[in-house]
Amino acid sequence: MALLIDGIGELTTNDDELGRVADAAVVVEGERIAWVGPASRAPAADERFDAAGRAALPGWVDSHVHPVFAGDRSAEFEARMAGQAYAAGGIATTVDATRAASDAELAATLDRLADEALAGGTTALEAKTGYGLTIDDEVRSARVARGRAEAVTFLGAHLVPEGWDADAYVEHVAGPMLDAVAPLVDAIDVFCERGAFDEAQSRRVLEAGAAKGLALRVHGNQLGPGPGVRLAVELGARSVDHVAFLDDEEVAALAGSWAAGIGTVATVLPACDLSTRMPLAPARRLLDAGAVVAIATNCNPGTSYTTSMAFCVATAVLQMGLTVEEAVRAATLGGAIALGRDGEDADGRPPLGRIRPGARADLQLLEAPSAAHLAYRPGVPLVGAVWRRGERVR
Ligand SMILES: N=CN[C@@H](CCC(=O)O)C(=O)O
Ligand SMILES: [Zn+2]
Repeated sequence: MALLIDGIGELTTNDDELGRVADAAVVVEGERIAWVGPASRAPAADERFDAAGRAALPGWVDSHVHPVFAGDRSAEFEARMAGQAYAAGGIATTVDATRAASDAELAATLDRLADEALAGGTTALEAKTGYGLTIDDEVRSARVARGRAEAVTFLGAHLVPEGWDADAYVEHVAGPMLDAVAPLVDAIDVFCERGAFDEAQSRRVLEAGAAKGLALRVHGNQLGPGPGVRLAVELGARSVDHVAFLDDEEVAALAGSWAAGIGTVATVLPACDLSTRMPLAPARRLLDAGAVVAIATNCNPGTSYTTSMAFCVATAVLQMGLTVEEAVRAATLGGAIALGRDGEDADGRPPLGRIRPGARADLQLLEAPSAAHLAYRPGVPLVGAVWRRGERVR
């Protein structure tokens, strides 16, 4: 069964050869894109959807999400907006609530957030553990995440839980906790920051994860300068996320990491920067230097309680100095690269983040003639239709 979507006024493909196509059409067969080009040359199909001049682009790939949690931290947010600084310790509030919640409650929250994200055009979502911080609670967080997320990341090293010595906890995370969680996850992450884990502790956790064959991610340089970016590049992490405080050498190291092929994506989290009243990450500087940038929501109850990639894209354009095309690319293909899903993977899963033959048929149609409206009309819900794996889901 082939579906022809034609009458697309402006199609963003993220494909270097196809580029942006005006008056475009896309043919979808099963879960993949079968054909892309000018509508006038589109092949026949079994079904037809008329986009009526609207803009289409790949579904958002949200590569940094903490959706497995319980509880609410709106009081902490309100206090912050009244002048209190954000501190890593707030994570403990969510850890208590998460441990007390049932698996069904955690799954219901994840479903609610993933549905909300999908309605906003997000067709692939990463999910981190990290609010359990015991072997049992991290294992069940990973199980819940697997039910819904595209990729699952183990974040046992999110915070040293109460009652633990920091180094002893690091050994626990890198040892028995990792042994239990590794079969359920794709990647390992660490919060490398003052108040969380230092360089040596972060290195220990990441090297243990790498030895299990997991991809590496780092929360780095969020609240101030620190070793996170350097460590991520040195260890060949897929991404280092937050990157708000960067010196020129760190920017150059991120850009240089791509010289040998696969490098470390700099993932910026604009909604988090705003929600914590921190400086916006220097996405413009990163792109100018030649780094690969992703934009993600960092949806979590502490620092960034939004699933809206459109909000993040609008902020990246209006306040971080990206062009619309750069921001859209970072929020789609950038996320796919950060997840290691920009090409066909070892399990034969189709690539994400591009609209071209062979890619997974994840598309969003805007109630607007061009993607520029994402920033031109900030805050307006523009998503008119969404296809995921070739299926209309909105
Ligand atoms: N920075 C560390 N972890 C989360 C915050 C989690 C929380 O405050 O609950 C983040 O990415 O911002
Ligand atoms: Zn995070």
